[in-house]
Amino acid sequence: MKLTTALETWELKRTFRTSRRSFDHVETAMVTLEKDGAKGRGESVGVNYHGETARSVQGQIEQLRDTIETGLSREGVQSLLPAGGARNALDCALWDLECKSKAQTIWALTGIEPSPVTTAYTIVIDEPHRMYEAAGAAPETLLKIKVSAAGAFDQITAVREARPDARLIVDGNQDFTLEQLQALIARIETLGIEMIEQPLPAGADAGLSDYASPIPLCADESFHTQADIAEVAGRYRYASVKLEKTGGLTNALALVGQMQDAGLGVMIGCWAATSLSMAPAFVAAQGAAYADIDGPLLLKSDRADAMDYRKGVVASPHRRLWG
Ligand SMILES: CC(C)C[C@H](N)C(=O)N[C@@H](CCOc1cc(O)cc2c1C(=O)N[C@@H]2C)C(=O)O
Ligand SMILES: [Mg+2]
Repeated sequence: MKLTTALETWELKRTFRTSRRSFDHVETAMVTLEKDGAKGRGESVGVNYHGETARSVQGQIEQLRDTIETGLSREGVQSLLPAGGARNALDCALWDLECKSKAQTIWALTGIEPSPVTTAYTIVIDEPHRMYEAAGAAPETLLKIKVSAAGAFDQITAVREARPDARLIVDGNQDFTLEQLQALIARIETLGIEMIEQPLPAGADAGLSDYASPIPLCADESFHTQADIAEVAGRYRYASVKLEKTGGLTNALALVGQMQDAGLGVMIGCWAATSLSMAPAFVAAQGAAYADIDGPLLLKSDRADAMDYRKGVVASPHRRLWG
């Protein structure tokens, strides 16, 4: 098996701000695996809040070059690497390689029936009047509002005023205390917010187990793998599965099944990345309560054979892209 890795830089359409930082571009790590004339590709950006970057993902994979080139299976990669960005890139490349080698689609290999997916579209943190403009200009019907604890009410109100028709979810990216969250919810209860993602910091969200939030809550930074299901199910109604966190599609599919058994609703999320990252996420998103796979919509340009997004509805990926 031949391994190739590449770091790529993608400019964002506009500055992306969370409650903590801002970015004008993102880096991705691409992995290509070739065997007997067939090629499979996978992409990762890494779990940023665990210190992973596209560069560290590439470095982790390069360190395993000999082992990988000697021959790596999807079963093998689960024990070779821990859950994280490097395993995700390899696992997705191995799925793609298997599809290409067997001349079968990802749907045939997984036994999943593909349907178009409605994704959330992210309105990034900005002055409320700019968030009003961005929401008003967005053709999507499900909007995810990034908020800061200090500005959340004005940010949410601006988006709701611009889009009385839209379904709205909110992402706090760990910026709130429980008291701030309760005060916000009391003010926005009539604004038709469907869900609030990760209001409190991971590691400081135990208080949620005694709080019956009138707006459903979704874990993101508090939720990674199977080990988190029991604790998170006692604190949140939903949890965000990202393939970077699960270490690939193989474990994401297993995790989704286990979450459903535990009564934990599924959101499939993403980082800002190209369609090559979204294609396997699209597979995991089949049947999920929420999909948040708008990564490429934030980029100035995407890969060849990009995923097709129309008014927030994503079509099944082309086989030339992945799967
Ligand atoms: C920008 C994403 C495509 C929007 C997506 N809908 C989303 O909200 N994703 C995540 C992660 C947010 O993205 C972050 C956060 C951060 O602190 C740093 C970065 C990113 C990112 O995508 N690139 C940089 C590294 C979510 O919170 O749900
Ligand atoms: Mg989030």
